[in-house]
Formats: sequence, C-alpha cells, structure tokens
Amino acid sequence: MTTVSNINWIEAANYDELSKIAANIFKEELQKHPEMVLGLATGGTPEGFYKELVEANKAGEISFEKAQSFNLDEYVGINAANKASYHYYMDQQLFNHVDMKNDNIHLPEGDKIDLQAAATQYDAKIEAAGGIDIQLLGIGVNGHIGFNEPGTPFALGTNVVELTESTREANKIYFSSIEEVPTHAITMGIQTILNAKKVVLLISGASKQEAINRLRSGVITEDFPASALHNHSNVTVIYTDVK
Ligand SMILES: N[C@@H]1[C@@H](O)[C@H](O)[C@@H](COP(=O)(O)O)O[C@@H]1O
Repeated sequence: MTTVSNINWIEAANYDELSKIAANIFKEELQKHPEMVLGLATGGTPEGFYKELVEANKAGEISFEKAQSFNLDEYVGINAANKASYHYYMDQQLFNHVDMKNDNIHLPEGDKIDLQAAATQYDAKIEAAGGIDIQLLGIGVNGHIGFNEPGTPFALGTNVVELTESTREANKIYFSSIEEVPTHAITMGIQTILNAKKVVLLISGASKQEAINRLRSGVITEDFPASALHNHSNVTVIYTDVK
C-alpha cells in the first residue's frame, strides 16, 4: 500500500549538522515545556546529538530537571553495569553529564525475571507520564526501529523480541564476541512509537542509503518496520550520507 506521507525530510550537509538540527528540535521543546517526556534512542547515530544536549545543559541553555525520559529498548539478560547495555550507553552519553533526576530516567528492564510483565508495565509508565512528547529514533539497515525487526505487527506495544542474526552481527562491535551478544531484547513496540506526539528519525551514513530509499518510496509494509512512520502525522527525518 502506498499513501501520501506527512514525513518532513531534512537533508543535513554532514553528521555534525544532522546532530545540531536534531538537538535544536529537542532544545526548543525543553525550553518551551521543561517537563517534557523525551523518548530516547541508542546506537552510533545519536552520539553527536547527545553531545549537543550535554553542551547546551552545561551552558545553561536547557535544563532536564523537570523532564522525564523513556528509552526505546534494552538487551535481555544484561544490566546497567554491563558496558554493552543501553543503560550504560545512556549514562555515558547523557545521564552522567546532565541535571536529569534518576527517578525520571526509564529504560526497559531486560534483567527482570518476568520480562513480559516488565514490558507491559513499561507502556503503563509511559502512559502515566502523559505520553512521549518527542521520540528520537535511529534505523537499522533492514529498516528496524527500536528492536522491531521486519515482520513485526505494527499493533504491538512494548514486548520481548528475538534479535535477527544480522542485527546481532551489526551490534557485535559493542561485545567481545558474537556469542556474548544477547539473543533477545525488550523494545517499545511500533504502536508505542506511533503513540509519541512527534518522532525524529536520524539516518546517517552510506550503509543506510537503501533504508532511506525504501522509506521514501512510501510503501507501507511490516517487512520494513520504519514504514509504519507513514501512519504518523508528525515525523521529521534528518539524514545525511556524509559522515
Ligand atoms: N536497537 C538499536 C536501534 O535503536 C538503532 O537505531 C540501530 C542502529 O544503530 P546505529 O545508529 O549504530 O546504526 O541499532 C540498534 O539495533
């Protein structure tokens, strides 16, 4: 199915500019609405974005004191002390350097025994916080968003997923061997992502060109999870192929 998409495409001259444009969107929202609920993402792509937010916080341009955050996903079976966990990544990239309160920081809990209950409670917590104001996203080469792999029903909320071999391969650089890469993760579902009031997707690098082309084609299919974003009315994609 093809549809008329509302996606707003912004081409950045390079990675630095992409990071600044994305950070400015969040900075403006934080300035207008200091108690905003941020939806955050991990991966290599948002690192520059987090640097911009840390600098702006240090310079007193923005404050996270009243803000809350919900991360997209987390591996199953490892905790925040593990350097490959998304919790550790977030501490290093953002939380250790800004004035956000620990109680206002939320990530899916991949170290819980009852993972399905943890997933369901996560959606309830997002709802209780009033929903996500702006959700940041990256994209996998196969079009995954969060850890929603091709074939994921768009109607799912936060859930436990099995990672594909290609995703485990792509993420093995953060582990000492492929055997250590978890086989499962907890991820916000596509429906959770679509419930955010606004979505900002960052796409950087030549390896993502095919994903850009597929998203631009406007075809909506569960084989390409990011295509669900065509069903949302407020999506900005910031992209560059210049690292
Ligand atoms: N779960 C994360 C995704 O949320 C992220 O978007 C993707 C791309 O990461 P990168 O930005 O490093 O290419 O990697 C992981 O699979």
